Amino acid sequence: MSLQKLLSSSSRIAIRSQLRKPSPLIAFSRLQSTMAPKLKDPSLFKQNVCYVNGEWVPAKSGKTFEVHDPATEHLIGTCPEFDAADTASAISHAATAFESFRHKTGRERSKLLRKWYDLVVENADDLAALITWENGKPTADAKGEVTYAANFFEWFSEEAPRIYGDTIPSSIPGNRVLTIKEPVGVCGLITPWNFPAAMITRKIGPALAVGCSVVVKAPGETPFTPLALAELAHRAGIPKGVVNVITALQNTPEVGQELTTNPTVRKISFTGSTPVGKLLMKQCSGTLKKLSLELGGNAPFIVFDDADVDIAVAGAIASKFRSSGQTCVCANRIFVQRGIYNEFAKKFTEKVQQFVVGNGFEEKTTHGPLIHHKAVDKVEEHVRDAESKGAKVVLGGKKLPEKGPNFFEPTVITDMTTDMAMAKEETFGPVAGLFPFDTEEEVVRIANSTQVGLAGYFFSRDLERVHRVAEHLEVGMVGVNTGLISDPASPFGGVKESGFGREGSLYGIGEYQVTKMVTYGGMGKALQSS
Ligand SMILES: NC(=O)c1ccc[n+]([C@@H]2O[C@H](COP(=O)([O-])OP(=O)(O)OC[C@H]3O[C@@H](n4cnc5c(N)ncnc54)[C@H](O)[C@@H]3O)[C@@H](O)[C@H]2O)c1
Ligand SMILES: O=CCCC(=O)O
Repeated sequence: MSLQKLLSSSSRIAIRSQLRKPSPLIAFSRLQSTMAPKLKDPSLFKQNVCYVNGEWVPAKSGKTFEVHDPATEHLIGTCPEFDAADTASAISHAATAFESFRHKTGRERSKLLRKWYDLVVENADDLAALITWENGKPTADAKGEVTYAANFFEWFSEEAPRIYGDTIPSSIPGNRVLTIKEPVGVCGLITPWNFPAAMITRKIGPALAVGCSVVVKAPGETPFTPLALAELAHRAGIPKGVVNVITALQNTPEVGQELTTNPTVRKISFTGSTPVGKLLMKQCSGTLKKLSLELGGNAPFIVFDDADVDIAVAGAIASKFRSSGQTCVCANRIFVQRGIYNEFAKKFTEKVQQFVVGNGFEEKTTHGPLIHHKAVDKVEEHVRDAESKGAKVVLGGKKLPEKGPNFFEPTVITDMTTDMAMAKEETFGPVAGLFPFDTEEEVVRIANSTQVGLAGYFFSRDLERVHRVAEHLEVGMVGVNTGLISDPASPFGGVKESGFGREGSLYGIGEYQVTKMVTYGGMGKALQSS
């Protein structure tokens, strides 16, 4: 069957996602303009095809799934519903490509990544438009994400030529020991929808820098940005089969099963929720793959009496409401010491009142919709739970159906207590709960009383306290007097059930390497006199 025919038949059997199934409010939203962005380069918008072995291919079954704009629930387009066999084929092409790509020099790989970086920067407006369209975040945030995403390519293009082994003094006379850092092999990369570009480039950058090939399973909610990145990889001249981007929605578990059990895949790097991370780890055990897991958090954000309250308020706003609260490092529990609690709550609420909620394409919008109605329902449940246990909703607290089906008011709640759902799990939405506390010992104990440990933040001007608290927080990343910690130069990752492995920075490189030790015997003899 010709590709053309396959594509048209595939659209007929499109599978609608349960999660993104339009809510009853769709009737309302259809009255709105579609707000489909006009791309400068429309060929970046790839429908019904995935990128495998340097070619654009549909699912062999011809099945597709629909992707909807979270702001309006209008249809954006359709994508291939890859299955296990399609995935196995992508893995096999990645394995073939690996055999030659691994032998390129670091400098050659660096130039390829740099070229890809340049193309991402050149096409930043279109990539940002795709992000806003399928994820909902405002244009300014989407542009910020594109810069962040591109910077991982830049950072790792600079690391690629500087991959060194060690020379090690042996304990055995006459032996000489060295190590070679080798690429681990074919990598399966699985990422979520909240950063459709950056979560992927943060993994592909180091993988390619060291000489691995990859099969990326793009998130079903936001596949078009990853597919546009694949088109730019093609234009950058990344050799065929080195980068493969595949899509699935209903078939996600079977694609995940194939990636985690196929013996050719030597590494899985996953960003997403803790329950899915645990499942993938179990599935990987059969073939003992190298693993990086970047999982959920429940970030404490602590403001001590000795902090600069205005700086702490600005930090809390930036941390809590980034991407409408849908960031793994978002402040989830805001603890404020009793002496400044009222002042902080007042100033914080005043700032939140200034937010403009709306479609991400509208210029004035500061905060967009949530990703889907399940996310909105969870946020509402957390607010109602807090209210029912005695907390006070001082701002917001309700869905915003007049804006669209997936909007929720930016919300501030005071008098939070640790028995509330928001204290125990990620809300992943625009709701800030303020917990009062009395002592440093008490707040650090409560902050640590969770099974996850991704990011933690605190504000204080006492140098001794700064060191003490940073050392006692059980998290992988600490922000002191700042609410924004993400940077390609910094190691990103968690402890406890937030996972393991580090992304970005020099440490990100090691996640995609294996260390080979070589011992030379019979060395170290005296110089020959003849
Ligand atoms: N630590 C980090 O760096 C980080 C970054 C972003 C998001 N997150 C976390 O991600 C979560 C939000 O994303 P989500 O709700 O989409 O998470 P999720 O775990 O449901 O999904 C993440 C990705 O995994 C895929 N997936 C789901 N089930 C799978 C399976 N059985 N096999 C293979 N792939 C599967 C999804 O399609 C998606 O692409 C939050 O918990 C957030 O904290 C963590
Ligand atoms: O959502 C988690 C990742 C966001 C970030 O890298 O700052």
